[in-house]
Amino acid sequence: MTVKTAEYKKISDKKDFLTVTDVNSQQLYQLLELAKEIKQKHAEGVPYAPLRGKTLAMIFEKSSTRTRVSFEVGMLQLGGHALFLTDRDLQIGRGETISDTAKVLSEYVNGIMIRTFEHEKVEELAKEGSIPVINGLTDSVHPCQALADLLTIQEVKGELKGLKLAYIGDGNNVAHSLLHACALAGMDISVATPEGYEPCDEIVAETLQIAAATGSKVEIVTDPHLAVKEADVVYSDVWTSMGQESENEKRLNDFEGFQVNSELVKAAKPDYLFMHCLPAHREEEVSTEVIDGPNSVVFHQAGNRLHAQKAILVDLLS
Ligand SMILES: NCCC[C@H](N)C(=O)O
Ligand SMILES: NC(=O)OP(=O)(O)O
Repeated sequence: MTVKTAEYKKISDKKDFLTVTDVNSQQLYQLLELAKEIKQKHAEGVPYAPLRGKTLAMIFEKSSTRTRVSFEVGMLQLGGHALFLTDRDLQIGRGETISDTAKVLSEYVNGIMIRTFEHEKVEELAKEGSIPVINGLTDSVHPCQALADLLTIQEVKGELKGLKLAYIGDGNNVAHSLLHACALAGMDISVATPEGYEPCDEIVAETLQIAAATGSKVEIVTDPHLAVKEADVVYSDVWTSMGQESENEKRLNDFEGFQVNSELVKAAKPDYLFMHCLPAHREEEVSTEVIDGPNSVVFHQAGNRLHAQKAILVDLLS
């Protein structure tokens, strides 16, 4: 399944990458191969600049360290250029419509990466503009993260199919994209959340449909010990996502017992990987001992945002 960058053939048949399900299983594995190939080229210092002269507009309506820096550096390494824009800089912040913004940006740049609140906004931007739109996180999903996560698991474990990922915490954007990604990759996924914080029904239904074809087992439970049992990967994310800050105190109470710590991971396989999309709150969703311990791959995972996204950029913009 090697994708030779020299004789590049587009992988995705969509204009945009708004959710992991914008690609099918085969395309997902091809994107991972492409990411590895581009990563290897970069490590060896082989010049590779398929996006020379291309510009990516990056719109951020929420904070970011990894997404902002990895997309900007990724564009630069691929020979292109990125513009960092916030709603304070753009007229969107003063009421210009998404539709008009999409049409105007389509006149200037070759692609848009956006991080915002409502997923519908990203869909509208993609529908109204003529250029590719990449989702850098919405309240609903975080597809670039999940692609980088699969790349990391594949690099460390050598395979994806048949492995079990346990996600412990909030049934949020990261959980949603992991559900999609694991099902497409043929991995088993068990999500443990407190009652009332389950992943959304629509995403679970989509996941089950994909899983029926790929053979993944999908489990949504309220017992973290059950989810972690025999897991190859234990994953956590913050309990309070961006935009939910007013719920922080209630969430701290509601998520008691959902911390990934040395006691919980005893049920996982001895060579389990600990993953977290970061930023992390040590001693809340994860103990310091686990996130800074020998099974943690969180910085390798963060690094792979760059390589996974370069594959998406090459596929959609070149
Ligand atoms: N950096 C990724 C943050 C993910 C988190 N669920 C949030 O939406 O804030
Ligand atoms: N994981 C992630 O998306 O990080 P940032 O919020 O820093 O971009």
